[in-house]
Order: sequence, then C-alpha cells, then structure tokens
Amino acid sequence: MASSAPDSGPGSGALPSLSSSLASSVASLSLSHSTASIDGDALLATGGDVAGSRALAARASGMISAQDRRSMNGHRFATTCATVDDPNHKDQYGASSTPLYMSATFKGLPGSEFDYSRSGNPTRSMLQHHLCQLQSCRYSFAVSSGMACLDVVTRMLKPGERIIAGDDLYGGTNRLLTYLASHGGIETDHVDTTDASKVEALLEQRAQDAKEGKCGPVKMLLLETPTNPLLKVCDLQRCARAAKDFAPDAVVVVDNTMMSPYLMRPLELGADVVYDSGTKYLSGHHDLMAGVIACDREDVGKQIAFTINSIGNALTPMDSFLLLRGIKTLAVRMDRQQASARLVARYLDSLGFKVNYPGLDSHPNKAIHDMQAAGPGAVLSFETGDKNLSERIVGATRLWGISVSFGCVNSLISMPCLMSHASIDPKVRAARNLPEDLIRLCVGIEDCRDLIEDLESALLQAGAIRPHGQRLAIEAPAPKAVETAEDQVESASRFERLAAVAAADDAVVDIGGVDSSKSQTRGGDPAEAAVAAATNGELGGGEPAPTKMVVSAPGKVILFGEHAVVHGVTAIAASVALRCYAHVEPRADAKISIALPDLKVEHEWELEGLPWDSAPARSAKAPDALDAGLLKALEATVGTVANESERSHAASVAFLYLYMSIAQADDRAGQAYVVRSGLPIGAGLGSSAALSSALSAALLFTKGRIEFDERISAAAAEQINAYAFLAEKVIHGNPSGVDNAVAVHGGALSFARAHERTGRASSEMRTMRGFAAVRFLLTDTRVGRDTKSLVAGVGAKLQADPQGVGAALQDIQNIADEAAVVLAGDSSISRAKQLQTLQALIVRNHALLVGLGVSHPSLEAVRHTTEAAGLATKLTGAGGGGCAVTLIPDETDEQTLQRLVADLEKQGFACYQTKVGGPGVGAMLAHEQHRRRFKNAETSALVEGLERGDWVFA
Ligand SMILES: Nc1ncnc2c1ncn2[C@@H]1O[C@H](COP(=O)(O)OP(=O)(O)OP(=O)(O)O)[C@@H](O)[C@H]1O
Ligand SMILES: C[C@@](O)(CCO)CC(=O)[O-]
Repeated sequence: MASSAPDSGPGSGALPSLSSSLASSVASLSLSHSTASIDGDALLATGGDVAGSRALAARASGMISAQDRRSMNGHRFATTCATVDDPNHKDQYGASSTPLYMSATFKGLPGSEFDYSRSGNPTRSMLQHHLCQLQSCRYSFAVSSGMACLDVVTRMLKPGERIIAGDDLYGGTNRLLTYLASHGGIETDHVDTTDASKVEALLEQRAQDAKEGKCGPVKMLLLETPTNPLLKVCDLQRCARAAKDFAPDAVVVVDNTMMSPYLMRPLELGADVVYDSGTKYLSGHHDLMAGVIACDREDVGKQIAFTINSIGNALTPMDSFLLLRGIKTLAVRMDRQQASARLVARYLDSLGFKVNYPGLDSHPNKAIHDMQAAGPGAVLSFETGDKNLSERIVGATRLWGISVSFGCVNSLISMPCLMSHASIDPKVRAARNLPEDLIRLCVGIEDCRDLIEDLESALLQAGAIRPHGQRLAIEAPAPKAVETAEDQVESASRFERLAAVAAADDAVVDIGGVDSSKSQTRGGDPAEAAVAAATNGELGGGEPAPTKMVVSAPGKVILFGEHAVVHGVTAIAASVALRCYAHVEPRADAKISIALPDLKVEHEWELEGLPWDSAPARSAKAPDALDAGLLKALEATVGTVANESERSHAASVAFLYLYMSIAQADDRAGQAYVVRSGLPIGAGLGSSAALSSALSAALLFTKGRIEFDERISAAAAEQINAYAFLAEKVIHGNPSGVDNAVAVHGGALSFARAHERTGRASSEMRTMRGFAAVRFLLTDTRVGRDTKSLVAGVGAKLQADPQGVGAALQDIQNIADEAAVVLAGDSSISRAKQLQTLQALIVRNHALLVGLGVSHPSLEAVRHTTEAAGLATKLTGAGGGGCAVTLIPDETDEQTLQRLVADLEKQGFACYQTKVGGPGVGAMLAHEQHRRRFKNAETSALVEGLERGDWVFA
C-alpha cells in the first residue's frame, strides 16, 4: 500500500512514521522511495520519475473517463472512494466505519506509532492512507483548510525567492501571496496562465533576471485550472514542462479544488504538489474545513511533513473522520453535480448570457481541458451585464443558497466580487478582468429541474428575462410540460433576455417606508432614467436650483385593495410604464402659467395676483391636511377663467395649491409649466397621482426646496410624495396615498394608510419583489368616471352599513395578506402555484368590489370576455368604468392573447400589455451650466433637443 503522511513526534521536528508497519522507527525515520514500496506500493514503483512517466502514459492514451480510471489498489475510482481499507490499521473490533480517535495523546513506550495527535492520529492516518489510494500518490497530508495547504507549501520558499501564479486566483490565495510579499520577501508575478506561451516567456525572463542578479530565482509555479470564478483553463502539462526547462528547482504546485482527484490528477501531468480544499468536493457537505496535499517527491514530502508537524495545522480527528466519511460518496456526488451543471450551463447559454464553463463548446480552452481532465466539474459562472441586476438575481433565488465556497451537495450562488473575491482590491479585480456582475453557480445534487426552475423564476423576478411576447409583436412557443431536466433546459426558449439597462428599468425598485436603508427612487423613462442618473450623480449640494427641466412620474395598476385602502386596508400596486410629464422653464415676466394640452386648457396668472394672504406659512415639511381657506381662494382664482372643464379645473387648482405651498410669496421669478399625460386620464391608472407627483417634484426642484444629489434621495422622495399627496387631495377628495406612493417611489408595493379604523398610526409600505415578473393585460373600457365621487360613494356605503361593508373590507384585507405572501418574492411557493393563487384572489377581490357598487357593465363585459379565455380579471383603480386588469399566466400563448385582444377591441375597448414595477419619479435637467456634466451622447442629444424646442407639448 501507499504510505500515509509522514507525521513526526511531538516537538522533535524529525520525520515521523510512514505507516504502522514502520511504527518502531518513529522519530528518526527518513523517507525513501523504497520504504514506500516496502509499504506495499508495488503499483506505484514505476521508477524514479513516477509522475513524469504517468503523465506520458496519460497523454499517450488520451484521458480516460473518471469512472473507468483505476486506483492504485486496482479498483475503479468509485469503488476506491467507498472502500476504506488500510491493512496496517485494522480495527481491533472490526469496525466497519473508521473509528474516531478523539485523543490528543497516546500512552505507550517510546517508539509507539502514535503519541501526540499533532504528529499522528489513527483516524487521520486512515484518511491519509485513503487519500493516497484516491490520488495515486505516495504522500498525502490532511491539514486544517485549503488555505493551510497553501501556507504549508509556500513555506518551502525562502525570502528573496519568487512565485509565478495565475491572475484569476481565489481571493484567499491572492491575500496570502500578497502577505508573503510584504512580510516574507517572497514576491509573486501574476500571469495569464490560459496562455502557456506567456507562462513560458515569464519563466524564461525571470531565469534571465535571476542570472543577472536582478531578482531571486523562481521557486514555485502555482497553477489552478479551471480557475475560480472565471473557469479559465491552463495547459498544466505545458506549463509544468516550461517550469522544468527554465526553473528546474521550482516546484510546480496545482490547486485542484475545482476538479477533485476524481476529475483530474495533476501529478500525472507533471505537477510536483497538488492540493485540494477538502472543504469542497472531497467532504461534500460543508460541515467541515480541511485541506489535502498530495505529492510523490520524497524531498518535497519530507519538507511538507516537517512543516505540518512544526506549525501544528494537521487536521483534527473529528474532521478527519468526517472527511473520510464524505469522500466515500465523492464519485456519485460529482457525477450528479456535473451532469446538472452541464444542463444549467446550457440553459443559461441558450438564454444568451455569457457563460464560463469548460463543458460548453464555446469555452476557449475546452480542448485543453478535455485532454487533462475527465469532466468539466460543477462550478460555472455567468455575466448579466449589470451588477445591480446580478444582485437582484442572487437575492431572488430560493433553492440556491447565497454562500461562498462550493462542492457542497446543496447548490450555491454567489457574486465573487462581493463575496469570495472581495478581498482583492477592486482596481486589481478590474485589471484582471474580473467582472463585477459575475454570478457564480455551484451546482449541488438537488433535482436539476428544481434548480433550473428556481433560477428561471429568479431571472424573471429580477427582470433579467421575460416571457416571449410580453411585447405583443413576438411569437412565443407554447410551453411544454416539464418531465425531464432536458425539458427544463428547453424551457429557456420560452424566454427572452432583457438588455441590462432595460432590465434595470423593468425591475422592481426598493421603496422607502419600512426599510429606509433601501429607500431610493429612480429616473423615469429608460432614456430619462439615464439622464436622471447622469445628472443627479454629478450635482452635489450647493448647486443652484435648476430652472428648466422635465419631470415625469408613472401611473399605477392596483392589483388588490382599491377603495378598501381608503379605509385602512392594505392595497397592492405597482407602477406601469405609462407616465405623466411636466416641463418647466423660466418666464421673463412675473407670471406663472400652466398648459394642460390633454384637456385643452392653458392658464396664466400674475404672481402678484395670487391669494398670498391665504398661503400657508413656510414649513420644512409638507402640511398633512389641506388648508380650506387657500383651497377656496384658489378655486375662485381658477374659476374666473371661462370654459374650464371640471377635470382641468381640478388639475389647475391642484397646481396652484402646490405652487403656493412650495414657492415663497416674495419669489417673483415667473415659470411656465406644460403637462402631458401618456396615461389615459381618469381611467383608473393613477393619472392624477402621476400629475401630482410630477408637478410636486418639478416645483420642489426648481424652487430649491430639494437638491439633486446622488439620484433622488429618500428624503427628497418623501418630500415629493408629501406634496403630491396634497395635490391628490385637491383632485380626489379623500385619497389613500397609494397612487402617489407608487408614482413617486416606483416599483411594486403593498401599502396601508394610517387609519383610526385599524389603529395604524402611520402609513406602511413594503416592496413586493414578486410582482415584476407577472404579466398583465390592461383593458380601458373608455367609460369616463371620476375617482372622487366613486370614493365618496363607498365612504357613504360604509357609513350606512358599517357591519356589511366592514366585513367586505376585512375580506379584502385577507386577500391582500394572501397576495402579499405570494408576491413578496421570497416564498417557497412554485411559480405555477403563485399565479393560480393570484388568479383566485383576483376573482374574489372583483366580486367584493362589485358588492361595493363600483363596477360597471363595461367592466363586467371585459371580465366575461376574458373569463371565456380562462383568464381572471378585476377592475382596477376606482372602477365605475375605466380600466380592468387581467393576469396573463406564463403558459398563455401569443395566439390566444391576440385573439382575446381582438375580441375586446371589437367591443370598443383599448388593450395594452404593460411592464410593471418600473421606476418612480424622474427628472431631466436642461440646465445650461450643468450640460457639460451630462455623461453620454444620448443624454446630451435629449437635452439639446429639448432646448431647441424639439419637444412639442401642444
Ligand atoms: N395630464 C393631465 N392634464 C390635466 N389634468 C390631469 C392630467 N392627468 C390627470 N389629471 C387630473 O386628474 C384627474 C383624474 O384623476 P382620477 O383620480 O379621477 O383618475 P385616475 O387618477 O386616472 O384614476 P384612479 O384614481 O382611479 O387611479 C383629472 O380629472 C384631472 O383633474
Ligand atoms: C379607489 C382608490 O382606492 C384608488 C384609486 O386609484 C382611491 C385611493 O386609494 O386613493
């Protein structure tokens, strides 16, 4: 048999026993090749250059499969894994499992095999013997971690000597090498090891430098393939040969953790030392830390044995026991994990992500990898193009645990730049082309269908992909039932990948309220969002208030809880991709004007003619309630204008109310506002809240009440929202605040207002991450109605029948609670189940709204039509006409949808599918002194167009 690790006696520093057969010669024993042979290693005794001849044999025959390869004991690998048998350590009771010797010391006469566990422990000896069998080598050592392996092997070097290593190393490896340079005088040159010619050139260069006394000799070539996390592959044999040619004294060390001895044997490819983090595949369960070193060279083996005994980092008995147990299933685990990893890689690849995995034909060094390894392994990484998007994907997975490390039976997901490689300076990461958006996947043994399903739902939820046909033009293949993992991979064809920027726009935005640390608002339309980001990112405090700008805010769709939310019940709503735009610029005269082209109205007022006496006292915060005196005065001001429609009258009063609440009485600078709506007005999609939010933001910005900072800050958003709520009150009477909360914050949220009925003291908002991935069809009945009177109507009903209406409100609260669980985005409910539940809740909620008297025959017609197509519909917003919302399940094919839309349009309704969960209020500056700050051409062009007057608001 092969010997186990040479341990040494306590404190002696001398070489310890090689095996129990040599138990008598403990402290003074020296290693030799013959002792290894004596120890039963007949299979290994192939001559002086064992590793070299193995390498030749391996290359000549091409790599044999991982399953077929035989171990030194003649068995195939999986058999060897499961068969722990050390003839020199037979258990006295015939225990089937290796006993755990939890003993620091052993009694006995000098010369006994074991005396002190730092130097030797029976459980560890069994493990090391087993590792020799698995790795087909003579010397194996088990230490406390993978990093401990590197510590041990680098201790072979002296100050002044050098290391050459790859440039895509594990963060911990990098950290230790940096430490060695600063504290040990051992410098490392990093090189792109995927290009062997670069390794050769550097070795040659350093050999020359050393000869000329410019630097010390290279004493170690440290390789890792495939690398972690980019899965870059280097030609081990060619690099090892180059080391022998140019730096014959250097040891070639390979970190084989990604492959494990099952898939790759670097000793057979010319390496002198191989180490594995045993924490990973060897143990497989993430329940221990261990490192394993293998080598065949006696001189190196001796040095390693000396170091381990001296520094005392040999593996503990307990961890040795656990590692031995884990190793028994290495082959079966790896087969399963690798098979699943291949499928996951194919799935992501077919969605169009850049996937790094040597199992894919697209891998640039696949041929080299296939020559030296028996499989691609179970770690892969992919890029999304956007760090935030990656964070959302990682956060949205449920089965994939967010964790560093790999090799566990459970699947893991991580962002190396934030986790395992965070210790590498960001500049160094950038220089080494480590993408900040990289996501690493470490595939476990779960059912691959579940893994892909979970990944798919996270990608959907994060806005990285969407079902084909979410924009009506695209044909979507009908979904196939998922029976096999292959079916699951094919499900990728049902989705299209969203461009990174668009994806960021699609995604749900975190909102303030409950978690203020996440409170951020974003810019508006895609282009506008870019402008807002570019602009806001550049303007610090102290900048003059902008004078000319466009502000926009989105409408909303309420999925559950309209009307009830006015009375304290929770509503669930999300922003839609239709927006209201407010353009403001200075006027030369002391007048203020507003144009409302959608309602064909324009107003102009002398600033001095406004009822300033009724204006509220200036306060830092928006007042909670309307000032009845000011309202009355403004109604009179607006009311003097002839031909005013009721709608535009309300909007005009709301505008003046905001103006006088935000501007100072002594502010004589005139302003001209133009407001345009991309939303149908008064159709239940929150046009009034979008108008109120856009006007509130435009006034607060231009009057210097809030500043541009890094984006629109949480505090600024809160101000915008508070004033928008005032304007909503003017238009709406008794709004709950949900519409303006969505318009300002964007995203998707559950909202409950403060209300005495429920005893809630302040309003509550929570992000609903699961909303973004759900598809909706909005149908506008084109029946006009007025939210103010509908809300008032429900209020009157509640007063007349507190019990009956109270019960309905409670039912709606229950619906919202159930929906919140489904839409929170972190439940363990499958997507199909989620959509089914939502459909049932939609039906229930609509029935209750009918009971509240806010439906309309046109809405019932929409509902009947969609019901016939098997889809659930409810009114959305105030009802009484306006819009209905229909949930479109993933499996709805495009033809069915087109037929439904045609059917609805035939009845005179207007249909559109819409994205939900996009950004909230956004601002675009046209401020001369800031123009040079705009970052990209697209942004500058937009602003120039605005200034040239390309934007027509009439
Ligand atoms: N672009 C606009 N121009 C002028 N007034 C507008 C504009 N957008 C909204 N409004 C004002 O908002 C009112 C419509 O608000 P209302 O609350 O009745 O409907 P909504 O907000 O579209 O629907 P819901 O409140 O059900 O979501 C209009 O009567 C008008 O006063
Ligand atoms: C009907 C209602 O619930 C929604 C209007 O979009 C009123 C409100 O919440 O302000």
